[in-house]
Amino acid sequence: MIDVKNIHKQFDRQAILNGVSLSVKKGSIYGLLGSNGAGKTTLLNTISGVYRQDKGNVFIDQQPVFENLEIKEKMVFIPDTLYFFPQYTIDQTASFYKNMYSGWNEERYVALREVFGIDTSKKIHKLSKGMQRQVSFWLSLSAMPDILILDEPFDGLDPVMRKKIKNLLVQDVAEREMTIMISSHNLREVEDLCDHIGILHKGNLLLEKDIDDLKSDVHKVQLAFKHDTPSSLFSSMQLLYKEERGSVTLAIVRGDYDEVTAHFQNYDPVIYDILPLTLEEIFIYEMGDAGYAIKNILV
Ligand SMILES: Nc1ncnc2c1ncn2[C@@H]1O[C@H](COP(=O)(O)OP(=O)(O)OP(=O)(O)O)[C@@H](O)[C@H]1O
Repeated sequence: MIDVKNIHKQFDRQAILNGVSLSVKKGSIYGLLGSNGAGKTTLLNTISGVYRQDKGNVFIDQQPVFENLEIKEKMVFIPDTLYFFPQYTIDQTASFYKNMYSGWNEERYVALREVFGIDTSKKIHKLSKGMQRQVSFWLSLSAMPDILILDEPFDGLDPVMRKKIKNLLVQDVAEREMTIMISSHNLREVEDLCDHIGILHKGNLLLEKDIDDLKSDVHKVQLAFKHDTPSSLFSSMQLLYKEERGSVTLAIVRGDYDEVTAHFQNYDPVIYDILPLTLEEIFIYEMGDAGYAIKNILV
């Protein structure tokens, strides 16, 4: 659905994006992670056709995005800094959206009043920052976009509202295969939502992964033996990390769950546990040296 091919973008002769390529499948939720200044906003602006790339291509449904009205009608971008027309009420802004987006669903707009509970005759610029964010989701979801691009979308929302909005997003993905791209500098904030994660660092995509694959492929094991730890214990394993805690060895290995278990059981350990790994740990250990670079992004 979204195909980004070798995008380059400069500002003031400084390279901000250095050949970024990624793809997002229809009906999936892609989390774009990166520290401050990594280029996330620039990339999202380019994907949504606000910026024109210097080099490379952005395709949505095989069509170039820039100045493509047909595509833009199917896509909503909620930027990190919101903009609303001064003096407009929620209802007046909804009328504007209605004219802009052919998929506008009035019933949904009315139904979502229950969720957000904000008086629609209120002028948006007089609402609190968090309430303005709620309005941006309210209007965007009522426009029934095929693609929703979200730049740091949960800033300023309280935990209850975050949860409600995440539920609405997941519902749209499940029911009508909406595709979402969401940027954040905090993995924990988006890990329950995304099925794919990409990490952007200094204008380069360091890695792109399917979350289920990641979780099923990397394991933290705790082992102890009656006598010395066998020297060949990890020789045929993809070992990502190892630590000795007294007589207990803690290791992070990559491989199929059953094969990993069978391998270690062969050595007849007195203690053998497979412990849950957080996504954050997986990223750090998977990335090896680059893990240090992304550590700050993830915490
Ligand atoms: N319009 C612009 N003109 C000049 N430089 C810009 C412009 N927009 C972004 N930049 C520069 O591009 C770099 C990347 O900025 P960008 O906003 O894309 O990063 P980000 O990953 O979204 O960061 P943050 O998490 O802080 O929002 C920064 O160095 C920024 O100063």
